Formats: sequence, structure tokens, C-alpha cells
Amino acid sequence: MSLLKVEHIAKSFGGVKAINDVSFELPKGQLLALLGPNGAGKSTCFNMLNGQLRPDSGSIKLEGVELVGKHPRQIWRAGVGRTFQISATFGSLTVLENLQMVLLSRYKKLNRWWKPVTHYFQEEAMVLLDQVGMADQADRACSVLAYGDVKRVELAMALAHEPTLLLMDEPTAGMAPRERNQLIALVKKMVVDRNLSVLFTEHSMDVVFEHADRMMVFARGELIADGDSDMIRNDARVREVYFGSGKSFEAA
Ligand SMILES: Nc1ncnc2c1ncn2[C@@H]1O[C@H](COP(=O)(O)OP(=O)(O)OP(=O)(O)O)[C@@H](O)[C@H]1O
Repeated sequence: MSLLKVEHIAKSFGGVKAINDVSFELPKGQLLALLGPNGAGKSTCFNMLNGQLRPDSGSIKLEGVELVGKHPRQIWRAGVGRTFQISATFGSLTVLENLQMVLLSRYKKLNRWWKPVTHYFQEEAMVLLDQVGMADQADRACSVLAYGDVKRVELAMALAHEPTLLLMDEPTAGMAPRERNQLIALVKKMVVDRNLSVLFTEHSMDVVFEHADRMMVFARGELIADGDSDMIRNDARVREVYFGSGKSFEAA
């Protein structure tokens, strides 16, 4: 059984069909990229998956459990994590403290702050930081980190909730090509090591073709292609959407 099963979801805003009868599945342990030009419906899809938007119709099941109609918090508790384009770290806290805050929230101990945050979950936080290559920067304030390192911390924070499905909205936005590659390579490692499923949006085709197991392309609210890199590269509709011609990604 697939981890995630999306069937015939649709969402309109006024007369605009932002998502029009989209269905797809995501198995465990897969890195799936969601591609498409501006306005294709990617954010709308993400917002329906994590409960911020309710589909007009259709079904979204996680391990057989219907998510449509649930509150974002319930969906998050069910195992759907999300990272955002805008940084979610507290700049004045250290890297370690940011992780400890998340772990306090996860174990519902935020109301028990009679000791400083530094007393809680230090070991668990360090294990997570080690996994994303940030253990050596644990005592630095997040505000002084390089942008790529902040993204690593955010990944560790998302993993602290032990999601089964992680939604990543343009995780590499604003990064240099080398950093982009490194971050998605790290995400891919997490997918393999943890049998995690990740759905992410990304504008760099190089990064996607290099690391994603599979990719879906949206255009004007419809899923127009779903497959591996060879299939997507050679798909006539995809080339039309991206280049308005038969030009290939390599030639672009
Ligand atoms: N809250 C809203 N109200 C009205 N229209 C909306 C709303 N959200 C999205 N839309 C419209 O729905 C369509 C899909 O938008 P969406 O943001 O999902 O696309 P996207 O693929 O994420 O684009 P981008 O890559 O630019 O973020 C667009 O035509 C957009 O203008």
C-alpha cells in the first residue's frame, strides 16, 4: 500500500481551477519532486495535503486514513511534516536550543519551563544535528549561520517530529547551485536511511534530475506527467509547458 494516496482532488478560487482532478500516490522511501511553472498549482496542492486548504472534492489518504476535513495540527500529528520557504528558526537561540524547542513541543512539555530549555533532550537533539552535519555548530546562534546551514537546521527540526511524509516547499530557494545540490543530496540520504517519503518543489531541473526518484509536472492545475527523469525529459507536453517548443532541458 502506498503511504499517500491522492484521488481526484480539485480546488477552485473563483473561476480559477487551481487544481483540477489530480490523482497520485507516493510510496514509502521515495523522493518525489513536484514541478511546474508559476501558477501551476503546486502550493495549492501542498496546502491541501497539510490541511491548510480543504479540497472542493476528492480524497487524500495517509496509510489508509482520510485527511480531508482534518485540522492542520491533526495532520501534522498523523505524520505529515512541512518545511517552508521562510526560515522557521529562532535567530537568537543556538542551533541546539532550536532543536530542543522542537523536541519540547513534540513531547508536549512546552508548559513545563521551570528549567531552561538547555536541560531537555540534549542527546536527542545532538543525534539529529549530527545526521544533518550540524553537530559542530550546535552552540552557534542561528542568526549567524550561513543560509545553507539554516536550511540544514530546519531539516533537523522537521525530522525531530519523525514525520512519515515530509512536504518541502522550495527548500533550496535562494541558494547557490552547489548548496542546492548538497541540501537535496542530504534530503535523499534521509529518505534512504529513514524510509521517509518526501514531496518537494524545486525550480532547478539539474537538482531534480540528479536526486529525485520520480517527478510530477503540473500545468494549469493538471498533472500532465509523472515518471522518472528520462520520461520527464522526453515528454512532449512537459517541453511545451517549459519552453513552448520541442527544445530539451539539456539544450535550455
Ligand atoms: N488564495 C487564492 N485566491 C485566489 N487565487 C489563488 C489563491 N491561491 C492560488 N490561487 C491561484 O491558483 C493558481 C495556482 O496557484 P499556486 O500558488 O498553487 O501555484 P504554484 O504552482 O504554487 O505557483 P508558484 O510557483 O508561483 O508558487 C494560480 O492561478 C493562483 O493565482
